[in-house]
Amino acid sequence: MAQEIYDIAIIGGGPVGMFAAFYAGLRDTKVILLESLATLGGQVTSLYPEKTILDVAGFSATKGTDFIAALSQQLQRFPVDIRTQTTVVNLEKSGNLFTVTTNNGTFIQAKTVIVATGKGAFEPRKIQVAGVDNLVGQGVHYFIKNKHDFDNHHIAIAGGGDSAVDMATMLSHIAAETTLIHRRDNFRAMEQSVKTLMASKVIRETPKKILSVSKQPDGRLKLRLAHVKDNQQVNDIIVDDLIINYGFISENKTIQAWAVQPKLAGQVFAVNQTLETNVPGLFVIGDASHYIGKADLIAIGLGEAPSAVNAAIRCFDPNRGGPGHSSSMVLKDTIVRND
Ligand SMILES: Cc1cc2nc3c(=O)[nH]c(=O)nc-3n(C[C@H](O)[C@H](O)[C@H](O)COP(=O)(O)OP(=O)(O)OC[C@H]3O[C@@H](n4cnc5c(N)ncnc54)[C@H](O)[C@@H]3O)c2cc1C
Repeated sequence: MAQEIYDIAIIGGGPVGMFAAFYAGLRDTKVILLESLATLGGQVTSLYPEKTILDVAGFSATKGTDFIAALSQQLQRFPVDIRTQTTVVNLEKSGNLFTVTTNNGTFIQAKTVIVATGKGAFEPRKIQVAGVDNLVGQGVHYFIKNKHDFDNHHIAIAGGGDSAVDMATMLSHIAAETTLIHRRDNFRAMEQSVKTLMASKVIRETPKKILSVSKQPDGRLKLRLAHVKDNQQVNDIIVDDLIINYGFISENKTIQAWAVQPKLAGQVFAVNQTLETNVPGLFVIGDASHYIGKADLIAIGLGEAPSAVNAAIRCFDPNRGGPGHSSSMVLKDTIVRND
């Protein structure tokens, strides 16, 4: 039996890849979505499911998990072939056809490919304080899966970026006491988030660093803090939990091993106005792409998705025309495959 050929293969099932797959379905293409992890949602699902997202159009405020649930529901509408736990280990091009090789040993053929792999595999930036990693899971955390694990706890959050600031404000409503430890007086977060923090009951320990973390006989944690410029000025705080929020580091080793290597811009792929790389038919959207003025935001990636899908369609079906508006497109029954 001849192998089926997809119109579009989308690699990466973060929010941007998910929306691209939906839109490709809306445009009645034969589309497959490939995701390494067991669940869709990318950074939102893996790194900040409990965070309140404020900057996606149409949602005045939405929790990470709720936003991904809404995208999943939207994605169910059209027959998209979804494969989770499927890492793309190689991408080759021969003539006008791409071959995608997965870690499961399958080969998928597609006329066009949209890469939405974000910044690749990611992990939290570790705190450089001796012994702390031995306490992970025993009061020290790099992730929050459920904010109610911290109900009525005394917690400290280390960090000063958007995520640390938002997390401190969010947890201050349910924790007994919340302390934010940052090595500068200024926070690197959205202006409104900083204003909210300043008006909240979060205790700020700045400009301070953590010298040591030790377990107390009662199981709580003693944090020794020092003024950044003067290690002599120290004070101790006792907390139930320490949440480290120093950002994330990512690596793209899998993608760097692909046979097809589009032009890079730093660690991500350079694209033109239609999100196409220097390899015809290969598009990159979301955090994985770069052009002048690019910002790594969900809203930006969601906007790029239809542009890339429409440009991809022009590659394999130049006479089709469009796009129309969704209200003028014919909606079909839903078929979803998830294996
Ligand atoms: C803590 C934090 C808070 C943030 N808060 C906000 C916010 O409030 N608002 C906002 O707009 N943005 C926020 N961002 C940024 C936002 O999360 C990203 O811009 C967004 O996730 C990018 O989506 P994406 O789909 O391009 O990539 P990702 O979300 O990174 O998804 C990429 C997906 O591709 C998969 N993948 C990678 N390589 C392969 C492969 N070889 N084969 C198959 N699958 C692969 C990954 O497993 C992943 O699921 C935040 C980021 C962080 C870290």
